[in-house]
Amino acid sequence: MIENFSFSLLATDGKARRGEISMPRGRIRTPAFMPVGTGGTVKAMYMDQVRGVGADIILGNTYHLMLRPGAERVARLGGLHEFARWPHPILTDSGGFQVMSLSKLRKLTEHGVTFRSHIDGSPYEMSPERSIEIQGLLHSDIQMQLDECTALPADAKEIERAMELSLRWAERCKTAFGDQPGKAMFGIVQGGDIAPLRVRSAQALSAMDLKGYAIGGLAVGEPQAVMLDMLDITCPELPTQKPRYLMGVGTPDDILKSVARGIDMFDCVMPTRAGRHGLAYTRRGKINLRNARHADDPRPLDEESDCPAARDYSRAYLHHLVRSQEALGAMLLTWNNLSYYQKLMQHIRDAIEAGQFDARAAVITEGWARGDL
Ligand SMILES: Nc1nc(=O)c2cc3nc(NCCN4CCCCC4)[nH]c3cc2[nH]1
Repeated sequence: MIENFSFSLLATDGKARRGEISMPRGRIRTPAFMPVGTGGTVKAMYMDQVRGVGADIILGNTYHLMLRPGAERVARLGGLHEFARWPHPILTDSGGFQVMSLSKLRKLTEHGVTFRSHIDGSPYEMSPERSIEIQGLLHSDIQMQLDECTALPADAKEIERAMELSLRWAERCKTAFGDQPGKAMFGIVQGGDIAPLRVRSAQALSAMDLKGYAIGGLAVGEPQAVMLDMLDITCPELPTQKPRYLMGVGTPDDILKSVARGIDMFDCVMPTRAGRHGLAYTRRGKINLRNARHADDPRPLDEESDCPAARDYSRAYLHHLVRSQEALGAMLLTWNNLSYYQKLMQHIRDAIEAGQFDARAAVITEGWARGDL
């Protein structure tokens, strides 16, 4: 029985890291991709399938779950793992990002943020303390600090104000979280696209000796090059022996390039959302199954895959399901996409262990360039 939260670095290849997080509910192989389970479900998937494609951990959202079905209700029903029948680790986002991107009439002060639900307009308040309380009620294993993510582009003063507020909120979240050996609370580095602010945020959070560090305020519309530059600036300021989580990222190409800069954990709605919109991720790049060119194509998405959704169904059938808006279309494409993302992560982990990350990353990228054969 694993009592505490621990992170071990098993191998490195340049700045790329192969590690493992051990927690009471299980181990997380890094670099890791976390399927997004916003409302306590990974949309269009059974949790057994999510496990079956190789996910070690999923992401839940404080904002969505506090609005519906309510954090106290989930706690009364045994916590999110019991509620959603996912017994493995869960990381929850703290709600700040979702409040600012989804809710209405929000007002942000030093104390926290007040807002109205995007579902029914009812009023809520979220402070650093309440966010940690909600994540505790959900029985979350890895809890994120409440922060303020600045949308880019923004002026330097605004980015600095939000970064400094987030540091004060990190202290309050650390105090509220207290000492929970089998769980972790991660700080979130802010600072927009301004290098000195990123350094200041990372150094101040490192001094708080937290169990892990997220890099936030990115994947908010900035070019990939800007995001990658911020990783080059931020990662060296974070402790080597702690996990680094890049929030909301990303495409397969984003993930390869971010692993190469020292990132250990990822989450993104891309594979699940794309699946519901008829898009399939494959070793040969993305395929839009809505396109009429697939109407008579008897080939599966990838005959070499061990995922039934990729191996056993013709593109013609998938095209038919997508065009007919059949639920099975979203189910099969989501299954395929999550399987592809987890296989990508396994290739990445193997490549780092073999000391061949750069060479194998290049082969993967060439595969996408080769296009859909
Ligand atoms: N607490 C918190 N802080 C952040 O700075 C943050 C920054 C983030 N940046 C993203 N980007 C999501 C990009 N996503 C790409 C696929 C389509 C939908 C949007 N998600 C984020 C979540 C975040 N959560």
